[in-house]
Amino acid sequence: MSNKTIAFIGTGNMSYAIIGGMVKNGFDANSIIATNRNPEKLAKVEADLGVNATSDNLAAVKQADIIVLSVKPQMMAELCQTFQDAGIEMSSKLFISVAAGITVKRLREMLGFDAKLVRCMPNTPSLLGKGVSGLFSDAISDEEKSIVTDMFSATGIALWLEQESQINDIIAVTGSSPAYFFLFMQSIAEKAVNLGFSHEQARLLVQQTALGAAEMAFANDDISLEQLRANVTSKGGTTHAAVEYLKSQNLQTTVADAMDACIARAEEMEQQI
Ligand SMILES: NC(=O)C1=CN([C@@H]2O[C@H](COP(=O)(O)OP(=O)(O)OC[C@H]3O[C@@H](n4cnc5c(N)ncnc54)[C@H](O)[C@@H]3O)[C@@H](O)[C@H]2O)C=CC1
Ligand SMILES: O=C(O)[C@@H]1CCC=N1
Repeated sequence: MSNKTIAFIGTGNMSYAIIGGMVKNGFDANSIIATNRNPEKLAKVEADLGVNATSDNLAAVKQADIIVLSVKPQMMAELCQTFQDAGIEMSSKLFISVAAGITVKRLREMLGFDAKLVRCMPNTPSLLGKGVSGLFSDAISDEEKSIVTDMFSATGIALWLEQESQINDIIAVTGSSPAYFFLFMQSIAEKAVNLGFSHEQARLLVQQTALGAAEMAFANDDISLEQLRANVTSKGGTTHAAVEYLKSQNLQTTVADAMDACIARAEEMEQQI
């Protein structure tokens, strides 16, 4: 592990998950600073994860070697301006932005100099070490790349991308997609309640089945997803009836269209922010 000091600026849902994954997988909590302007969130991150928590962004940035920018995209410009206004020497620091919809070029404009910068697109299962992080940089050293790889490998799979535009693609594939799975699970659970199961039972049944299906895919990664689905589907049976209905409602096209909407929104944000 690196001996760098890492500051997370704006530690909300996403950075909490990244820090949690890092700390559980061997990163020293003492080398991590988490900031938030919300005292309750700060207290939680400190109590749960044992990192140094502060509301003082500028002190954190001054102290850190690596700065993870993790406020909402719409708040990024205002945040970066405060670093500039404080006249902090930032040229030797490595910045990592997890924000959707802000390009490297725009982030450098916000920071006001030609910063060493990585764009990262993580997802919230990082907290359990089961995340995926897409990474892109146009200019960092091999040593810095290796440190960033270590950070995000501690939270799951770290995948370096060749083109910046692939960050928008991976938002659709992994950054936003936990929400698609949760929506699917929610739909099954709501119907289960409708059928007479209690809320607790419905939740338990759906999460166990989702976990089982994901673990089946992992345990049989030589078998196509289509085949795994076919293995549940008896000819003329019940699953067949359900799957044929989903297909008749264009589930696959709907999912593809949803992912296109996700990418289009990221591109639109790149124009607006
Ligand atoms: N939530 C997710 O699944 C993912 C989020 N992202 C990106 O992560 C970033 C953060 O998203 P979330 O964690 O979901 O949002 P969030 O709202 O949970 O976290 C942002 C936190 O920043 C704090 N904050 C805002 N301005 C601040 C300031 N000036 N100084 C200190 N703290 C400040 C807020 O109090 C908030 O707790 C976004 O840019 C988003 O695009 C990327 C991938 C996945
Ligand atoms: O919804 C968003 O914009 C962020 C980026 C990926 C997941 N959450």
